[in-house]
Amino acid sequence: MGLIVVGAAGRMGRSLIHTIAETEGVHLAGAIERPGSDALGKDSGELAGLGANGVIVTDDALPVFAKVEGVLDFTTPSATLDFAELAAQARIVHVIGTTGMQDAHEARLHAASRHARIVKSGNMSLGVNLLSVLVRQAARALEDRGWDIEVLEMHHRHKVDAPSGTALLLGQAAAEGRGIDLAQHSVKVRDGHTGAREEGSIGFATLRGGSVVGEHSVVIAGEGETIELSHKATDRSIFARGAVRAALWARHQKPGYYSMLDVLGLSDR
Ligand SMILES: NC(=O)C1=CN([C@@H]2O[C@H](COP(=O)(O)OP(=O)(O)OC[C@H]3O[C@@H](n4cnc5c(N)ncnc54)[C@H](OP(=O)(O)O)[C@@H]3O)[C@@H](O)[C@H]2O)C=CC1
Ligand SMILES: O=C(O)C1=N[C@H](C(=O)O)C[C@H](O)C1
Repeated sequence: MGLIVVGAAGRMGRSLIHTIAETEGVHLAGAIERPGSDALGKDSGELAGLGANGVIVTDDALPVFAKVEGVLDFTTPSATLDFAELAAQARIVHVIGTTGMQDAHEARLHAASRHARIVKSGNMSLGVNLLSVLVRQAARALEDRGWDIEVLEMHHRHKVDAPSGTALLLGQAAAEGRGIDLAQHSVKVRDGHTGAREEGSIGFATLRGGSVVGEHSVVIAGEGETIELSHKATDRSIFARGAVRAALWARHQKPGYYSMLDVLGLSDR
C-alpha cells in the first residue's frame, strides 16, 4: 500500500517514516511539507534519520495524492482540512491524528468522508483505546452521585492545543458511560474562587513541560477511595504503528468516518 506522510518533517512525520520503512505491506510514496518549510527538497529518509530513501519532500501535494492509496496526517487543523479535500477527490484512505479540531472542522471532515475512508482519533495507540473502553465501563458502573471524574494530562513543552485530543477522548468515554453530553458537563479551566465542584461535571487539568511524549490519568474520586486509570506513552512509535495499522484496515472499508476503536475491533457500534 503506497502511503504519503504529510507534515513529514514534524515529530510524528519522522516517526511515521520510520514505521513505514519497518512495516511489511506498506511503502512511502510521498512526503509533504508546508510551502516555505526548510525541509522542502530534502530526502525524507535522511530527515527521519534512516538514510536516503529517494522520497524527496515537496509542497506539491496534488500529483502525489493522485498516485497513492493512503495519507497519514499529523499536522494542524487547517492543513488537515485541506488534505481531507484532496483525499476525498482521490477517494483514498485518510488517517488523521491531528488534534485541536473544532466542531465546524468535524462537519467538513464528515462531508469528505462521503468519498474518502477517514480514520480519526485523538490517540492512535492500542493502549489508550483500550483504556477508553475501561473508562467507559467504570463510569457506567459507578453511580455519578458521590464519584467525581477528572482527566489529567501532561505533554512536552511544544504542544499547542489543550486539553489534549486524548484527554477529550477519555472524557468522552466517561461521558458516554454516564449517558451525558460532555460539552454540557466539562470544566476545562479553574482559577480563583471557583466555588465547590459541580456535581456530575467532568474536569480537565493540563500540564506542559520537557519532552514528555504523553501521560494521561482518569481519576475517579469517591468518598474515602480513589480509582486511577492511567496510560504513559514513552515512544511516538506507538502512535505511528497505530496509524499504519489504521491505513491497512481502512483500505478494505467503504468510504466513511471511522475511529481507532473500529480499527481495533473495540467499538460496540
Ligand atoms: N492522534 C495521535 O495519536 C497523535 C496526535 N498527535 C497530533 O499530531 C499533530 C502533530 O504533532 P507533532 O508531530 O508533534 O507536531 P509537529 O509540529 O512536530 O509536526 C507537524 C508538522 O506539520 C507541518 N505542517 C504544518 N502545516 C502544514 C501544511 N499545510 N502542509 C504540510 N505540512 C504542514 C509542520 O510544519 P512546520 O513546523 O514547518 O509548520 C510540522 O512539520 C498535533 O495535532 C498532535 O497533537 C501527535 C501524536 C499522536
Ligand atoms: O501532541 C502530542 O504530542 C500528542 N498529541 C495527542 C493528543 O493530543 O492527545 C496524542 C499524544 O498524547 C501525543
